[in-house]
Amino acid sequence: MNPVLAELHEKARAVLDPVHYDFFAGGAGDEVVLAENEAAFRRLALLPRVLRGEENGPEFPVLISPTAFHKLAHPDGELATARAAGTVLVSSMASTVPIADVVAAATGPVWFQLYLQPDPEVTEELIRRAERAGCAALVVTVDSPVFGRHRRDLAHGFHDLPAGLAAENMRDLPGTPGLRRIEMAPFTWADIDRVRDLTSLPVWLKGVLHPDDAVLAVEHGVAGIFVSNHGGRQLDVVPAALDALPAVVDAVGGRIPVVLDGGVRSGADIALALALGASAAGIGRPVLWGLAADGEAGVRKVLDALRDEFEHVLALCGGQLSRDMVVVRC
Ligand SMILES: Cc1cc2nc3c(=O)[nH]c(=O)nc-3n(C[C@H](O)[C@H](O)[C@H](O)COP(=O)(O)O)c2cc1C
Ligand SMILES: O=C(O)C(=O)c1ccccc1
Repeated sequence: MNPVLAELHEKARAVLDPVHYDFFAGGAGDEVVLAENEAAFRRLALLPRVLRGEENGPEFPVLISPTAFHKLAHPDGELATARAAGTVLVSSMASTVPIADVVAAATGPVWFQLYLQPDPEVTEELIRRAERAGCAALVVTVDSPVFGRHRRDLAHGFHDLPAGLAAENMRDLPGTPGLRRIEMAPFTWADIDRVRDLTSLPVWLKGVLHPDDAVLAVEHGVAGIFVSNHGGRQLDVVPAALDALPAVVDAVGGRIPVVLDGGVRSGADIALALALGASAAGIGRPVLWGLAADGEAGVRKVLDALRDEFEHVLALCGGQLSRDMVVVRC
């Protein structure tokens, strides 16, 4: 793990209310997948190429994955995250700052993460809010037909945002859904087609693990996919996100970009994801630790540390990353 990220994690643990720390840190079930996401990177090694001079590698291939409720981490909430981002920020539908204010504060493109809602009018209005705010893409999260069971939250009785905080994007919607929790429901590919018809924004899917679903995503005109197991917060019997990546990359065959999220904690982790075919890596919890530890400056520290370390690893690898460079440790 990058030492800056490790230090910010320790500081976040020390300053956060333990109930909120557990909401951020926890996973589903026995937290097998939560641990596996990080362990999967340790099982792989990179064979660097030599004597390639100074090659131009990819731009900093990192984006901020959507996480809910940033005001539980810091009073500035998503405003601080947005100011520090400097790269794509995928802003959670469950943000504690309205999407228009997130975009206004952002130092890079903002994409809007969406959970399709049982009432199609609510879904449509959320898409309009994202469009009006100036979001550059929609990211529909498809791994959550129902909530994951987070034992830490159940043990604490943590179900809703505390009084005084709200999921601000949910204000004044048709049928007035609650402001302190988000509805989840099962949907189909026809619903994805409807979203595509409703908006000219690129529509990404987040939470694809099966290669056949990746092919369906391409066939349904999806702009890109996140290979993700929701940071181990949904089904606790799936592979590590990194282990699911190669088959999805093969199925997609370069037709759309594939982002990997889950367990990325260092520049070497980013390099491994790219070598296995990801176009970028998404970062979830480390951003929350930076935010809790030190607000905007803490989020900036996380991204700067990852950028610096990735560039160093890339230089040591000969400037390029490909699958032939990945081997399994003995
Ligand atoms: C506290 C927390 C809240 C999250 N909220 C959302 C969310 O609102 N929407 C979503 O699509 N994913 C959400 N996720 C999943 C992340 O987008 C991402 O898939 C995961 O955190 C990546 O793993 P990492 O934390 O190991 O980097 C959340 C994850 C955490 C830890
Ligand atoms: O906790 C989560 O993983 C998550 O996705 C979420 C979504 C909406 C509200 C709170 C959390």
